[in-house]
Amino acid sequence: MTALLSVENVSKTFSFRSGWFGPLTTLDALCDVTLSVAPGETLAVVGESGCGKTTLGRSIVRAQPVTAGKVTYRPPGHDPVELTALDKRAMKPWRRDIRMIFQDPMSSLNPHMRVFDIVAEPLRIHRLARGQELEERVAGVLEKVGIPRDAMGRYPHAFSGGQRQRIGIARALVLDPKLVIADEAVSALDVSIQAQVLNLLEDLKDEFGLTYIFISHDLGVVNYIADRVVVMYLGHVVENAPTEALFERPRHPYTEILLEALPIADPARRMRRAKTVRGEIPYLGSRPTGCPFHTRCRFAEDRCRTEKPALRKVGETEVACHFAETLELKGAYGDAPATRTFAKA
Ligand SMILES: Nc1ncnc2c1ncn2[C@@H]1O[C@H](COP(=O)(O)OP(=O)(O)OP(=O)(O)O)[C@@H](O)[C@H]1O
Repeated sequence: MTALLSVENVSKTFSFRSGWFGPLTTLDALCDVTLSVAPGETLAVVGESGCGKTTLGRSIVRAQPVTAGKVTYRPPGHDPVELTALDKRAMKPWRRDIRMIFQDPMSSLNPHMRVFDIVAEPLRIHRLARGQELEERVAGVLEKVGIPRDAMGRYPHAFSGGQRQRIGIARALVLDPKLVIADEAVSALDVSIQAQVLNLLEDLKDEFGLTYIFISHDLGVVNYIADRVVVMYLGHVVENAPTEALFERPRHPYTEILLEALPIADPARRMRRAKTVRGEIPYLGSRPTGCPFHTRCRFAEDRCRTEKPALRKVGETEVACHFAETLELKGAYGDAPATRTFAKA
């Protein structure tokens, strides 16, 4: 199927000085990232803190320019648009189609604005509605996310964390987008509230015909919501697989480590698992040569220290590891189910 959005060989380097006269430091947050999302798909992007997930999301919505590569959006019934080639003005209409939801609704919602104005703002910016029509559209989308019409006059502090996230979702959906990028959208919420918001996102996906890119460090959440998972490490995509394949038969040693970090009850198994995890994430400014993961990999050989593996197809999976065909890695369901489940409300 033709992708709704593709990211091809995207790199992003940040340059900054520590202090006025400090040396110029560069940091490669994204290195040659390639992925795509099909219409109606939920693609999860996972990896530890600092691996470049948010930078990827911000690069897609052009909140910042990329250093290299391109992002192409294929709107239904329209020629493909290379977003990375557009200036701010040319990008504006496509910002309606591609919306972001953020982790912390308290800092992403203006505390001095009423909920009505928060949700109405994108419609006003794009001059899409006013007067009675504006009011109806805002009330309608708020009702869809479970916020009653009579609460529209209140300020964000009057709502709970879960309700504030619902308001953030309403603000994203009010423009009738095609693609929603949810950046750690449920990470700040209690587990029971997470389940409610995840179920809401699932329902809204069907109702609005949405496609999601779901950025998360929580594989339990990802297993619940995603059709496919991209695993990132130090700004690189190391694995891209259908969710079930990833959890049952990981192909990259780093994915195995992530799966091992899923909560398990038995302390003896927990100790056994901990032994297979080596080392800390290197600082991005001192990126290892060869395979980015070799400093922590229990299978690393000389080749891995010098030669960077390309992303290639092994079974249903795309994986960047020289030895992907031969590794026998443990899935999350090895000797006991290790994933969380979220009951339907
Ligand atoms: N504006 C910036 N200037 C300099 N460095 C930045 C900037 N934005 C991000 N970085 C760095 O780029 C790297 C990737 O950051 P990013 O926020 O994309 O990671 P992440 O995977 O989303 O992590 P987290 O889950 O903690 O948000 C980090 O080392 C971060 O410090």
